[in-house]
Amino acid sequence: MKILSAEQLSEADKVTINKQNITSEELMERAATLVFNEINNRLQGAPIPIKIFCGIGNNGGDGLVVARHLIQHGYHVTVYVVNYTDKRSDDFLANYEKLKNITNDWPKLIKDKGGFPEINIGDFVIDAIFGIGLNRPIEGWVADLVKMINESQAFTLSVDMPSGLFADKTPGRNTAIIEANYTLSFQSPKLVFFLPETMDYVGDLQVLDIGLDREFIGKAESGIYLIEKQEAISMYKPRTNNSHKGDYGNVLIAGGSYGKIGSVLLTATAALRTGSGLCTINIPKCGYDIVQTGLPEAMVITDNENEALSSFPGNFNPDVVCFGMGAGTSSKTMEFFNDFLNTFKKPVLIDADGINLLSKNKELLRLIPENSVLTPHPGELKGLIGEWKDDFHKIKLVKDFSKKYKVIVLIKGAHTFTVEGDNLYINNSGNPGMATAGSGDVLSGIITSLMGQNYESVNAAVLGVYLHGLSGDIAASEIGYESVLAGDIAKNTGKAIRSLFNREVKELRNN
Ligand SMILES: NC(=O)C1=CN([C@@H]2O[C@H](COP(=O)(O)OP(=O)(O)OC[C@H]3O[C@@H](n4cnc5c(N)ncnc54)[C@H](OP(=O)(O)O)[C@@H]3O)[C@@H](O)[C@H]2O)[C@@H](O)CC1
Ligand SMILES: [K+]
Repeated sequence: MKILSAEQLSEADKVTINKQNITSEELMERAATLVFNEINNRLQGAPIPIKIFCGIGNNGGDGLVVARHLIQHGYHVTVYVVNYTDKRSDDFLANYEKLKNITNDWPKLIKDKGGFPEINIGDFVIDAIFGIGLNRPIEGWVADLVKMINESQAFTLSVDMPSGLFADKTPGRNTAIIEANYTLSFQSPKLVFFLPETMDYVGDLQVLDIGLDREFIGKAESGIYLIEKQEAISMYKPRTNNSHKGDYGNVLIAGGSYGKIGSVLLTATAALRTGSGLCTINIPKCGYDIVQTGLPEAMVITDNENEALSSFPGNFNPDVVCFGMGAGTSSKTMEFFNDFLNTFKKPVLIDADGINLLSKNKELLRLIPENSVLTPHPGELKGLIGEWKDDFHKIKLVKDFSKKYKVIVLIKGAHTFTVEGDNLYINNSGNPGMATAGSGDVLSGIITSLMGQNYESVNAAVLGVYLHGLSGDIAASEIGYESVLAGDIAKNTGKAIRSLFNREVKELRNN
């Protein structure tokens, strides 16, 4: 799904009104009625106190429409107009009149702290104070009201966006922002919903298709995409019956050092579980027995050194090489890396200590083959691009880096971003159980495997991150967040792929 900016959404609003020959009030009615439907489906007529806080712009107008429908359906509703100015929007005013016509219980105007109502933990709060029109931080008594709503701990549902969040930039420190439990957002999720600094304000997210003009959305240049099941399916390449292991890639996984051989095993397991035809592991001698015992399906090339890699096996020509996990950053391994980058010219995947070695010797960056994938965790990323001021600055630095070296870079997090030049792919699978040792090693194996199976590097990264998250979701649903081991994520990649097509084991047997 494409993620649009606030500016694009406002433009889409205008185009839609024009092309569908409707009024903006009708579009508001359509959008807010969908919000009402969602609430009604969940509350099923429950007689709980509903307190709706409406701003005076169109977000507030949405709140008034929702209020009207809830009242007409017999809910216990109190409407508050957060009257921070008298510059009310036309559609707000139209809906204000409509609301007055159906109830004697007119909206209560809040003009200062004296007008704050009591909010109890059992109330259901609807936040329709600000949406995409917010253009400066919330201040004064409105900020106090936002804090009071947050402190009440009442279940809070935000319309379009939690009030106080900007769609396309970082809020300042300590600004007032609604901490929503649930956000019903119109047409397109907003970029800030997925960033580490702002995602917690959103709660559970649902995007409502309010029927904005498809052609406009299709053509809008956003460069930001949310990756979900549909996108994963469109990237997946099915196997053909008439194929053999040579068709699915020969991958080389190089890494490991004394005490960290397990990392390579995890990566190689993930690569094979994601479908690699052949997998060779390049490790220092000390890992030989461990790897051959742990993963008999893989072949092994040992280094001359016992405890760390020191020279790249140049007489071997795999389809793709993945380097770095558990490798350490000794001078011997730096020699290996140098040797490797001077020898191997197809796209590679560089992870963990491979990234650390790049940070130690930035001259090597120029040697990385075009379309390679770099998978740093946040600490490793800092080594590559330096400190960032906020999430948007981080994205800019990574885009610049990606363009300069023509590589694909991951920004790992609860929503991992894959950055290719100016394009951002935001992953929407995965769960907190995946914050566990070795999880990144598994991800590298999955992506490397897809690269070896002839996926374009960017697709390998985007689909790989998605499948990694989905495998983690399957593992967590079976054994719980706390118990997920990296190996469980690797083990479930097959189920993850199968689940894209909703296939159960039985169905597969019949195919
Ligand atoms: N896109 C679509 O297709 C559809 C969009 N719809 C809805 O419209 C919403 C956007 O509505 P909107 O543009 O009226 O903006 P909104 O967020 O209500 O507030 C703007 C007002 O706040 C003011 N203001 C700003 N910052 C402030 C501050 N810190 N402190 C105080 N004031 C501040 C600003 O005035 P200013 O003072 O800057 O002149 C302005 O008066 C959108 O989120 C969605 O809910 C749907 O109805 C239908 C389809
Ligand atoms: K809102």
